[in-house]
Amino acid sequence: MMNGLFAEHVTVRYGQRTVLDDLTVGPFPTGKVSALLGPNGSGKSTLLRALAGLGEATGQVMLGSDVLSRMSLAQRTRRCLYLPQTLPATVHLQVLESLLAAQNATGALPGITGGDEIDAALRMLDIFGIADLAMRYMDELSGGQRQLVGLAQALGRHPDALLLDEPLSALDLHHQFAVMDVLRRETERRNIVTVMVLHDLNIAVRMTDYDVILRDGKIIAAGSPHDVITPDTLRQTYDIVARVETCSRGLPHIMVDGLG
Ligand SMILES: Nc1ncnc2c1ncn2[C@@H]1O[C@H](COP(=O)(O)OP(=O)(O)OP(=O)(O)O)[C@@H](O)[C@H]1O
Repeated sequence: MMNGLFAEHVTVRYGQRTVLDDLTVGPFPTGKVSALLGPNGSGKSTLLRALAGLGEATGQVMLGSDVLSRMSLAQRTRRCLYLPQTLPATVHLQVLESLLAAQNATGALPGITGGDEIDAALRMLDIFGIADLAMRYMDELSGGQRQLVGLAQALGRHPDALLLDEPLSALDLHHQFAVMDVLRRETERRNIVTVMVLHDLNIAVRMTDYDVILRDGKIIAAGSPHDVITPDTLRQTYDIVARVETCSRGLPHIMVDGLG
């Protein structure tokens, strides 16, 4: 049915400044995890927000054959869930309640009723390894714990596309890998589109399937990590001299030799 998320002729201006100029990107494939890469200020968050329908953007965004950019924001948000870089100010709500509130905001989910909602929320916390936080208060959690709860809330709303802005930024090494594992597994199992803004190129090269590198609002490369993350594109985008080596287990690894 669906063959990915893509955007055509997207233009975003902040005042007089054009940050994205007639950009066409995608499709970000279904069942796969994609990454938006690029230096600070290159337009990653702006593009992610434009895909989500937030802010003033012109152009067309499609999810399969559905034109998201013609839907109301409420309809669109239901299909396409955006998780911002900084989570909203925390409220004095227990973690489990916050998940239930997020689920309710989405409306009834197919096959989930009454007590099942609580089971579903607990299962989601369990998936992210934070079942023990269920009764804790949101405003008493650490930054990383809040980020994990945010991800559990997002997945718990069963969107068709998940748009995540730096979802690993507050997480320790263990949780970065654990979250990538969960996102890969759930994205494939549900056959949804997941697009995330990432800074860690080693995570991108190892654990994403489709990457887009931006610089100054332009696409430098798009495709599989193997094709996109190369010494040449890294020099062009980040002004660094870097190699893509293969580690003793045969996995790709980026070595930075210095500034370009
Ligand atoms: N609300 C805003 N008003 C004006 N300019 C903005 C606004 N948000 C972003 N910009 C500008 O747009 C450009 C792209 O910003 P964006 O946040 O999309 O970059 P990014 O690639 O996500 O950066 P980072 O990696 O630092 O988060 C930057 O030059 C930034 O200064």
